[in-house]
Amino acid sequence: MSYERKIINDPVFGFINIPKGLLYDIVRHPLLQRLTRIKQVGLSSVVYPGAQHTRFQHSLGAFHLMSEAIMQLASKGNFIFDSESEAVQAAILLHDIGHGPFSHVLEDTIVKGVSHEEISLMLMEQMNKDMNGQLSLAIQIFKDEYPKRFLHQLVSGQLDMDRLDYLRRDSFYTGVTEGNIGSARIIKMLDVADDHLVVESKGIYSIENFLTARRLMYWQVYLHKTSVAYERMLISTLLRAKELAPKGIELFASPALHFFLYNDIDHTAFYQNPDCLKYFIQLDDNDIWTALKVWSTHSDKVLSTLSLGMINRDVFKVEISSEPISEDRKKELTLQISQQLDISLSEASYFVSTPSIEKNMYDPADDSIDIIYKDGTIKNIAEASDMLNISLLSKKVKKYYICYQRLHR
Ligand SMILES: Nc1nc2c(ncn2[C@H]2C[C@H](O)[C@@H](COP(=O)(O)OP(=O)(O)OP(=O)(O)O)O2)c(=O)[nH]1
Repeated sequence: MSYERKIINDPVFGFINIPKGLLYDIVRHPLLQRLTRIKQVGLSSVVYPGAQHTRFQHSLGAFHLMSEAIMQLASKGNFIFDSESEAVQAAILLHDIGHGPFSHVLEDTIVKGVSHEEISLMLMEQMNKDMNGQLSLAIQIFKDEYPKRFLHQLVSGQLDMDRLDYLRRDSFYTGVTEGNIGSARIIKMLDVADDHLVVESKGIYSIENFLTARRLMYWQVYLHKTSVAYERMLISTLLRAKELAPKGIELFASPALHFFLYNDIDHTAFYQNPDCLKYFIQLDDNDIWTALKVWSTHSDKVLSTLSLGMINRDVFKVEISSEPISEDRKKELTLQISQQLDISLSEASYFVSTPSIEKNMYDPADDSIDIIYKDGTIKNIAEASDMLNISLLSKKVKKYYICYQRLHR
């Protein structure tokens, strides 16, 4: 690997070194630069105005942690070839290139049923062709097809460099300090046994802290009720635009957004029609915000009211319940909104949304976090931890939301 490097100053980790050559070529690549125009936590800035950081910053941070992790593992006698080290660093730099603007929102509206992981992989394969196969090993690791499985776990697992970076970074930019984690200590405690990642037993408390911090960040930041309501408004807006488009109603849109509004793209179409990927990589947060600004004066009342609400942060009101929201409550609200806005019941339904969100913070059945003791015994964190009630963290928590247009008395 080259010793010449670029140094980038990052507010979370300080100076990040990027070796010139393949890794720096990836950082400069238009597909990575596109991530400078996509916010990491979508619409969370509606609650935490500082959360303006991008997927690009996150990718660099995760890359930095990956470099530290590789150094630590090598210093403990785990043999890692330079080619493997470069490939796993390339894989983490590229892991998020498939994100669209407001990723989860888009997955529910204009690019239905295609996950960002699938798109990341499609794009990596496309880049690999352009780069004469230099990414083949990175792709093998990303797909979990490489025998040293710990390399894949560092990119995508319960304790991957993705999570270690985003928890620290999102906590820094939101100001939610309880979400911070000791990433440096966790990395120092990492080791490998039978090609799998393990954590030295001294690191148990840092892992407990990591799991509780993640739980806190999910409920207090990512799934904060106001940010869920704002997301639902955006979903309703895009769905309304998609309903108007095939009726021939003119909608302002960038060429990329226009393609997704005027064509119904499902999973099969995404894989079969090369235009989908071509237009997808032209999309970023700006396409959506610009459309919303213009739509806020559209003659369609539903589209303009929702768009104006998005632009002016006039967020849906929201209530949370541990029980499903009754159909009667939904009908009653829809009726009131239809009367107040003087629109039909079907139009008013865009102003009422009842999502439910289910999340568990640790799934031992998935890819466990394994603790290794001095005598070589390995235990899953769920068994190893004496303090933390992991069974509670593994339990799925489900919350029901009702989000609706505020009614003026
Ligand atoms: N505002 C908002 N942000 C979210 C939501 N879900 C995830 N995020 C943010 C929090 C993190 O910065 C990042 C983590 O999710 P990603 O989709 O990037 O990755 P992934 O699904 O691999 O994360 P995971 O492995 O489940 O922890 O995205 C959401 O529903 N709303």
